[in-house]
Amino acid sequence: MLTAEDAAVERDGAILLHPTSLRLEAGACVAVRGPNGAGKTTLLRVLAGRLRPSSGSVRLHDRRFDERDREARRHIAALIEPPTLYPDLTLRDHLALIEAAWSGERWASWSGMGADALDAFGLEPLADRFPHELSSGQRQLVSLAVTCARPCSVLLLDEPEQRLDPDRRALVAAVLRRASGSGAAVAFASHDAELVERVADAQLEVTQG
Ligand SMILES: Nc1ncnc2c1ncn2[C@@H]1O[C@H](COP(=O)(O)OP(=O)(O)OP(=O)(O)O)[C@@H](O)[C@H]1O
Repeated sequence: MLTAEDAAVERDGAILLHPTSLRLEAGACVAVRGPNGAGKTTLLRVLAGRLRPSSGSVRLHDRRFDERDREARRHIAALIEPPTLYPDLTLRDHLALIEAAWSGERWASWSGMGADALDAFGLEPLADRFPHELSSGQRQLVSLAVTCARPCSVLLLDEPEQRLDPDRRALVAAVLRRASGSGAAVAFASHDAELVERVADAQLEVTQG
């Protein structure tokens, strides 16, 4: 479904990502591993179409794409940087906004969680709060919820475990299993060996060369 072939990124003579290949199929759950600075985030940006590789290629359904490509955006949900949240909308409002934006889409492998995302990430008791009324871990859960609420065929997450306690990490594991079990192709970068062990069916080691 989503493939990278020797995708590499170079900027001003520095190598951000060495040539990396990946074949991400529907229902797969791949953990992207590697030390700090290895290029995991860069790889996710390339896979999401947010960064053009300097060499090699990335294809979705055998077609080159970038983030301006509406068709690709319909398929790929990615949490790489924290999403924009609206200061005067509650968490429930944010979920309603996502649902309105993507409603009626029937093409995705995974229909997404819709408003259930709040419950799945343990946010239901906070549903009427504004974003500025949250702790940093709760904010991370909101970022995950708005990403997993929408339908998608490919789910890309950069260190979904960041700022989360063990119980919340278990919620993340459950959602990742649900997404891949429902047919989404999932790739996530992680430094959490336990999360990787729980959900990944394959690992890709990104190296600094
Ligand atoms: N905008 C940039 N300009 C130049 N170099 C960059 C830029 N962004 C990242 N880099 C470099 O690219 C390399 C890969 O960074 P990247 O964020 O992809 O690593 P990572 O594997 O996700 O690291 P971490 O585990 O610390 O999150 C690093 O050496 C980093 O310093």
